Amino acid sequence: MAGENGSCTVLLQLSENDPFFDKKKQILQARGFGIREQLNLQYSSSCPDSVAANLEKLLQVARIIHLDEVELYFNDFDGSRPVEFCSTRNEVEALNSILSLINHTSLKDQALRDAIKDGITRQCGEKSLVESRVGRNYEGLTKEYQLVEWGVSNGVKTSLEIALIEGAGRGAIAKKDLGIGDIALEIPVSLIISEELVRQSDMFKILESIEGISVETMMLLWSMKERHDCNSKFRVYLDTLPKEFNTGLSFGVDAMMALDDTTLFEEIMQAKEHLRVQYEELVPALCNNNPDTFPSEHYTWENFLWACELWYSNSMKIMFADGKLRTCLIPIAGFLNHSLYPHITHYGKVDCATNTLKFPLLRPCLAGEQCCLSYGNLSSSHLITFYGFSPLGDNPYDVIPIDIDVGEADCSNDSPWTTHMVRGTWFSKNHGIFHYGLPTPLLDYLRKARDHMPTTTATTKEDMELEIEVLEDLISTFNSMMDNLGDTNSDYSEDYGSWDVKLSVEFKDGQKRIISSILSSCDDGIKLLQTHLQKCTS
Ligand SMILES: C[S@@+](CC[C@H](N)C(=O)[O-])C[C@H]1O[C@@H](n2cnc3c(N)ncnc32)[C@H](O)[C@@H]1O
Repeated sequence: MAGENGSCTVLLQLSENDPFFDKKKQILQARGFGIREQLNLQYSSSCPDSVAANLEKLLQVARIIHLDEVELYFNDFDGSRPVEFCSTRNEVEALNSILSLINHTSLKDQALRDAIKDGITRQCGEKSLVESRVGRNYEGLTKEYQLVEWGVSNGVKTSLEIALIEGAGRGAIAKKDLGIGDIALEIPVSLIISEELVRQSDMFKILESIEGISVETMMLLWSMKERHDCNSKFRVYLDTLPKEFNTGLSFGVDAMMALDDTTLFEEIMQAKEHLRVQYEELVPALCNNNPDTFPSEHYTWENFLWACELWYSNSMKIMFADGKLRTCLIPIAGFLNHSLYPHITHYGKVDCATNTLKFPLLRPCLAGEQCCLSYGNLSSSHLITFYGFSPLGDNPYDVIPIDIDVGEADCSNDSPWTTHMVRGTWFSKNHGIFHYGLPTPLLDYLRKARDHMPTTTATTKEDMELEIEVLEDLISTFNSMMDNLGDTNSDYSEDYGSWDVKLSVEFKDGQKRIISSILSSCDDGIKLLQTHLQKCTS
């Protein structure tokens, strides 16, 4: 909305559908903001102070609105202190949301826009280096080029080209410098593989009569047959799909043994068991009763697993013009790899005006740089199980869920957290007394179990002694977790050549690194408390 003297108002709003609505509302209110915050922006006329003031005001609210579960759990938002930088993801999302709001106003404040864009570029500048190890090789990508040509002749617009990326198979790199807001890729809805195709196929009549079958399972069964159909409309796309996917669901015995006593072992076992049961209950009977539509040679367990891996690792959830969310395969977009510092995160909604799916950039991507998506805020264990890789860099979503037994004690408190978790304490900014780099909801839960809630202002001798007990309990829990993970992975060193054992060993090393950071933080915390205790007593 435009105002006098080039000023304007923008509206920042916390959605009522936000899964953390109450928590975020509380954080906003503690800082004097409402869930609908209308902010008046003065035209800054390039005055740096005024630009910074406008931006800070907007960022305060936008950061809170864009917090995710892990950020809410691991950051302290106590008191009325302004919310500072929480994570690169949060900062880039917040800045982009502000830019998009301002772009919808008539505010002619280029200085403010430039400051936002600079902020985004600064956030991601050093992070891009993590990705810069990518090697490029343009040979042997004939099928991929044919797919892009087919796409372009059917309405795809792209500023990306397909290349081989070291350690990640194929990926997409920018053909030219792309800026914030540029559309890297645009795919017409007619090229998206969605449930419409199974509905139009002859197998639909049979499948819809099966009680409780989901459209996702129907799509999976459709893709198992379509893969072998020479006349498929999507032949050029199907020809680019790997023969093997190499996700956690295909881990061999050695890799599973290397994972013993990790959460990933459980995750893979459960996922595979679930799929096996689903296959046995559904597929053999389907083939026996309808051999023409479901030829048994296409519907083996191996082919079923291949289709599951295809859909888990390559599908995207898309909101169509009718407002329905559908799980889809998207030719060409399926070449985009995942990054912890993605260029693209908002790609899930069909643009009704063009009937296309657009992939706009949140941050710049220079010519020749790999352009990455976010597959979601996923832990390495999820990424290994369903995608078959562990991302480069420190993953803030690598959390270890913990189930701490505090006996009979009543730990119910006002905390919105019913489950607890830890992650590498190197992510924490607060290693001081009462924090120790550990998550406050977990510490509070353990304190509550001891009927102890210290305040940061009163640090009595009893407070300190109970804090030491809490940290000692954590040390005992994490020491046994560390012991269970074993000493060394040298047993597997000869097997490092195999992709799955390598992933297992890397995962286990990552878990040990997290646990060891927690143990050191607890040790440091105890030392800190003992020093304070000595001061108290003397
Ligand atoms: C949607 S596909 C992306 C294209 C894929 N690289 C290919 O060659 O077909 C997802 C798969 O790409 C690989 N991938 C994606 N992001 C990756 C990353 N950051 N590091 C390593 N592999 C990655 C994994 O194999 C994953 O299952």
